[in-house]
Amino acid sequence: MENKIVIGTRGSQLALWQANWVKSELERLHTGVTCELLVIKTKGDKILDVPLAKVGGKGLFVKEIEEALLDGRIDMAVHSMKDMPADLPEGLKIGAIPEREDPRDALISKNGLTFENLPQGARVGTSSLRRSAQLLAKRPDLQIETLRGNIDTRLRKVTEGDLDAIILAAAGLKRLGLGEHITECLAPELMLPAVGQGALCIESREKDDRIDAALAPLNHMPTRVTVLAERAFLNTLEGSCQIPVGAFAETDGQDVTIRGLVAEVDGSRILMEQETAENAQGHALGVTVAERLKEAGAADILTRLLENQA
Ligand SMILES: NCc1[nH]cc(CCC(=O)O)c1CC(=O)O
Repeated sequence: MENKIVIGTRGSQLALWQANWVKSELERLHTGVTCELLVIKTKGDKILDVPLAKVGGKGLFVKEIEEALLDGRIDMAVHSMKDMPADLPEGLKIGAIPEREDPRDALISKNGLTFENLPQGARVGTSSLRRSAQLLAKRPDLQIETLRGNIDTRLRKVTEGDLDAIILAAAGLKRLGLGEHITECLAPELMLPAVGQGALCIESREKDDRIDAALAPLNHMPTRVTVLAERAFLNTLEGSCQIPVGAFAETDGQDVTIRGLVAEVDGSRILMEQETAENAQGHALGVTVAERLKEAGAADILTRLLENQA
């Protein structure tokens, strides 16, 4: 009875897979612990027909779950790190960051065509400003189409629908056993991933020794270092608006290297900076690269985007 842990999650296929993975890890690591999932509907699950950029972007998938955590209905929440806003509410923290799945974006195309071989004017589905800006920077001829809904719906747009290709995070497909649909994983040089892509965020209450102890063995230090550097980068750049921004950090165990990107929505300009520092300086590194990008012109791009969204 004392050893029951209630895990809050969204109800999507991927969210349930992730929460069930955390449940089985916790039960495997701690004898006597049993976990129960509580499915919580978020605003992002209710608005499925509008591009996320138009409905307020970040935080859409987490707010209702954080409320449940704050009022004690759940003991922890499992999120995709990518969906986490820069700031957490008072009283909550990132309790654990498990090992990252493949951070790359994946191209799923008709007839197995790679990015290089997509025909002139091909129709590519994505609702992400980050993805479309980077696609258009390399291939201004592509026609970008909005794409929302769950993974199956999205895949059908290629297998049965009229899109030539779509872009999805490789991690989600691999976790759900749908990796065979991937035509090509895009290298970070071509498509810099979203901050935190492929990683999970297990959110918990600030002061909760029981949950801290349960979560401790789930932490993966290299993932924590790199993801926190990426989030420091995001935190330094972001107002509340949706912007074409990406960051990807890697560590060799000693040093961490981060690449950060801000782009013009139409892909006409891609600003990119890269820097390395000791792992312990990961947070400062993320901040530095973001500031350098701002000086290099990202500040202008951000200001203009904010004005257009107001
Ligand atoms: N934006 C939604 C979202 N949030 C997390 C993932 C799955 C991959 C991950 O864990 O980063 C996805 C789907 C996608 O981008 O294809």
